[in-house]
Amino acid sequence: MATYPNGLRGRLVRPHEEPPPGRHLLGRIAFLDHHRPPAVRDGVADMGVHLARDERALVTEVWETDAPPTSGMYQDLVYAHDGEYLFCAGQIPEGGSYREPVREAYDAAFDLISELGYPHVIRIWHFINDINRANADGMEIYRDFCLGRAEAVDRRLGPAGEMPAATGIGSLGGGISWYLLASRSGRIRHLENPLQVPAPSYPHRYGPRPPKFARATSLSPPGLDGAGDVFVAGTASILGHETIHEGDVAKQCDVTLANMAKVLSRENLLAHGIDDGRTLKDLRLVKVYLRREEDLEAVRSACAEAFSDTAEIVYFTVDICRSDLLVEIEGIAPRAPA
Ligand SMILES: C=C(O[C@@H]1C=C(C(=O)O)C=C[C@H]1O)C(=O)O
Repeated sequence: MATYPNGLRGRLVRPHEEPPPGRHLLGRIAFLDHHRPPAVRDGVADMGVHLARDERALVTEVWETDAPPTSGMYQDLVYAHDGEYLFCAGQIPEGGSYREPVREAYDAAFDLISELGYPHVIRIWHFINDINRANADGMEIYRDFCLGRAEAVDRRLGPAGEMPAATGIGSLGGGISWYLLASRSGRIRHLENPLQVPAPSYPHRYGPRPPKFARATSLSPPGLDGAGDVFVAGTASILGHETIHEGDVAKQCDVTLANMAKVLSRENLLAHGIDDGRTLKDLRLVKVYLRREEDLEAVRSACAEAFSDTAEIVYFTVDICRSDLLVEIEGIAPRAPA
């Protein structure tokens, strides 16, 4: 039995793979060639995200913990919690405008988090169909989404409210699918990247309200001064607030990897008061998103060189939040086992 419940771990598995003995499934996200609404399935909080173009790309992300979870539905959200961690997932149906439904979905999640008592949000993922297309009012869907999210966050946390590492990426259908992880007692610290303007401070040219997320979030057990598990947000070829190397996927990849390395670096962790440091070789559960299928080999070879041989890496061909971005990467650098 683990003494501190830092037994949260994400893994990529084949569909229907069971957790190892003594471990329990807190949540399951299946990346499919269609979407599947959030529900409790076979006792597990489950959702399917339309991210795979064909059967070869099917993969399932599971979140396992040490304690048996309780699962259920709250409004349209499916959730499960084990006393230390909460997993929650929802889908917003396709529609002409997302501002209001995103606000409502975030409201429901904030309510659930406070009712169940998991105040520290660790990580959020959003998969947004037609992310670069215009909504019914002519606003880009990503901007429309950011507007609803910013309003919900302002209302709950105030304008300076801090949000965790996130991903806001395209999908192939199903409106907006999203999920989050939160903790009860773990220590959460949100990290920025000195090479990038914090996303909540992006200028107005990127939309009426900025994206609210941190570049990374660290989760440590109480009493541990080090970084714990570091969840790195979806990262792209952005320096300052500007996209760099438009049209050149190899160079975009380099800048993306350099951004991730910078966030994880000892220098950056120390600047955030954390006596620790990580490198790209520590990253696990790496998800790579590329806009154009034809860039796969170039991106794959850059990633093979940058990441550890033992890292799980998956590739999805989807649109990215800015139409000039060709690649985006995220990952998790877990703390060394005690
Ligand atoms: C790539 C960027 O943003 C993307 C959008 C996010 C969001 O809106 O939640 C989070 C990370 C990335 O997936 C960026 O702005 O650097």
